[in-house]
Amino acid sequence: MEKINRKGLLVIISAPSGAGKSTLISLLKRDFPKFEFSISYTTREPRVGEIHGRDYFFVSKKEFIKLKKENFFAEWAEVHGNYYGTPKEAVLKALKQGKDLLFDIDVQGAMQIKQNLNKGIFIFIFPPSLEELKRRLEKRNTDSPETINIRLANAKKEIQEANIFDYWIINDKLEAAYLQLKSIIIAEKLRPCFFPDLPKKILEQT
Ligand SMILES: Nc1nc2c(ncn2[C@@H]2O[C@H](COP(=O)(O)OP(=O)(O)O)[C@@H](O)[C@H]2O)c(=O)[nH]1
Ligand SMILES: Nc1ncnc2c1ncn2[C@@H]1O[C@H](COP(=O)(O)OP(=O)(O)O)[C@@H](O)[C@H]1O
Repeated sequence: MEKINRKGLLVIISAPSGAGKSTLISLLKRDFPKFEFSISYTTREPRVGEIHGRDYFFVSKKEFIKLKKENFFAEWAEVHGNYYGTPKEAVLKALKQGKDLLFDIDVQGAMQIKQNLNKGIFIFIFPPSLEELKRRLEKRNTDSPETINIRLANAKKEIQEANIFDYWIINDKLEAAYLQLKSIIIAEKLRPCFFPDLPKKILEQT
């Protein structure tokens, strides 16, 4: 059958810091290699092992504010004391090419995408408890105790914003959480709106 015209899926994943977004997204990238991942700009310092242009575009606060003034971002927010933003160009390009695009952004950013683009599927990942969240942040050992406290305080606020999301997953046992996430993606990709000319193609098929 000749190529079927399809639209791109925007998948927005948010969660409190330490809940397991990056872990779950790395599994999605493994199983859905055609997914594009929206690489954000941030003023946060790189963590050990993070690569500029792969994990984030790491920029100065001055550079970030300049980009913001140039209307460079599809959305941006101050999160845990650093700036983060999604480059508009990448979103428009993926939408135009019918590519699936994955976002790892905070609840403020998710709200902006929902309002500005009025499309996308919004998935919120809960930790099983704040106690477990603290344990995971400490075990991950990527942030100072002060930063962990800031992130834990923000987690309470972020959890209260979860109502704007379409799907909720509790990341307790990783395998179970990932199975739920994968099932959501597969089901959403089967929605008719992503294959508008399928009926015509089937009827033309000899
Ligand atoms: N609004 C917005 N939030 C972002 C963006 N990129 C990352 N974030 C969020 O910023 C928060 C902190 O991310 P990070 O510093 O990588 O820490 P992590 O949550 O522990 O992985 C997380 O909630 C991310 O989802 C972005 O482009 N826009
Ligand atoms: N279901 C889980 N059970 C136990 N530990 C987990 C689980 N999911 C993630 N982790 C661990 O918790 C820490 C935070 O996960 P991470 O994916 O970095 O979270 P986020 O990207 O939301 O900040 C990491 O050390 C990760 O290995």
